[in-house]
Amino acid sequence: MHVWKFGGTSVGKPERMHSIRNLITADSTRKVVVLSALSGTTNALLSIGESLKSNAEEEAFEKIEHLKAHYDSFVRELFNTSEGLAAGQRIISNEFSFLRSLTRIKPFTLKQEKELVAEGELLSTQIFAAYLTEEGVPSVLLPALEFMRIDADNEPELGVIDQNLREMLPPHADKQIIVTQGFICRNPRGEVDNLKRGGSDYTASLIGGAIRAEEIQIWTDIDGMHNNDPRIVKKTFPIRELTFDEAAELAYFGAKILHPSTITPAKMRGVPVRLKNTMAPEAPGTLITDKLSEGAQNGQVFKAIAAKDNITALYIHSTRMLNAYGFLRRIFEIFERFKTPIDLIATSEVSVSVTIDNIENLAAIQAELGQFCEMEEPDYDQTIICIVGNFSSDHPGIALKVLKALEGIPIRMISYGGTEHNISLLIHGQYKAQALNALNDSLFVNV
Ligand SMILES: Nc1ncnc2c1ncn2[C@@H]1O[C@H](COP(=O)(O)OP(=O)(O)OP(=O)(O)O)[C@@H](O)[C@H]1O
Ligand SMILES: N[C@@H](CC(=O)O)C(=O)O
Repeated sequence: MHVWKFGGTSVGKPERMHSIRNLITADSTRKVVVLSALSGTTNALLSIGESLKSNAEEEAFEKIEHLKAHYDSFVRELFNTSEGLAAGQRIISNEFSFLRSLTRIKPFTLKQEKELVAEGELLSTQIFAAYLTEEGVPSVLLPALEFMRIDADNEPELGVIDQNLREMLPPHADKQIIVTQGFICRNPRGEVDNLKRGGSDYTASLIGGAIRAEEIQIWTDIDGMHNNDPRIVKKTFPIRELTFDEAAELAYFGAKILHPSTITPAKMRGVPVRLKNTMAPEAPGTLITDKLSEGAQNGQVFKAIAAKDNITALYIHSTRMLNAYGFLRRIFEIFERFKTPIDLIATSEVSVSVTIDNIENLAAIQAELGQFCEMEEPDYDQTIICIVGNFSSDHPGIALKVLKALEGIPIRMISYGGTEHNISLLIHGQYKAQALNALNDSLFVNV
């Protein structure tokens, strides 16, 4: 069985839904089809939530009606029969009644916001399932809210998801296509929750891992993972093969094509992930597996570059660190207690610099560190540039090449040697585009 995920841009227009139907029925493999919300919908729903949080009820109503008009015309174009259209209109009527009912709940809390934002995937999947029924495709809609669970730390409950799918899939053995929602789940209180922005990719790999799929395919609007951010750099190209570790680094450090957690469940269960383009299905895309094929290991040193924004750098000093053991543990324990992951680390005998992207508990972390260290003012708005490749010790001059490309750009931190496939640097966010372009020119174009 395969798991295929289609993102917002791939379902965002009626003609795209037509193409997806053709794609998923073109071969005989049984598939779980995970859908995102139609492009723009999640943002529109969040904006309705903002109006409701600030008690601008009229404004929220207008936004709801504006969104409904979009769905009304979407189903008019999508369905071919009057029965199909009536089914589509019923779905819209139900879901938008629910949206209107949320405007009456005071105060509008995070719980309601999560119910509101879940409507995007509930709408797209119900409409698509109704369209498949109209087209006579043997299919069923499996509600993600009945099997996708997270724990109190917002981590997926893998055992529960496995067990739920083991029970829920067999009754549909006669169905070629199983449609489900990306992104949405339930939390330990049984409330509607989600896997964070872009989380539909993560849903697909959680399902793929749970059912030991033959392959997980992430269908989007580009022909695979590119060697650099195509929104910022002109001359980028698709990478045909990546290892799970390389792809995880790139996704974590900002390659928006993949949600940062997507690789973990696939890697755990050894399920290959293929990135494909809905607009050019014949393009090979990117295959992500445990090991590169012989042909792909062509001695290429630099493979790809990604960038992660909104990073904060903390500078921690103490002369008590000199020759002391257990000091770093004391520092890291504080970050652990405040559930704040550290990305980059640089150390000297008397200082440690770290970067974080979650500053929710920054004041408390600084206060605790301040009890036994001196803290410099943090640097905000920093960007991590991550370069992925084959940097084994028998390849000399790699760091030199990277640093030369970045000549003229102030570098705050460098991390090299943590693995054989990553160099990460910290720069101010204002230099991000310049750095990505300069690295692209030196490492890929003018080689
Ligand atoms: N290194 C990269 N390689 C390929 N695409 C990248 C890269 N970095 C950023 N992107 C951007 O990622 C976009 C695709 O991801 P995006 O999340 O928008 O997809 P989606 O199919 O709309 O999924 P969803 O609706 O689930 O978010 C591409 O259009 C591209 O601009
Ligand atoms: N609809 C959600 C999840 C996703 O598209 O993957 C978002 O826009 O973030």
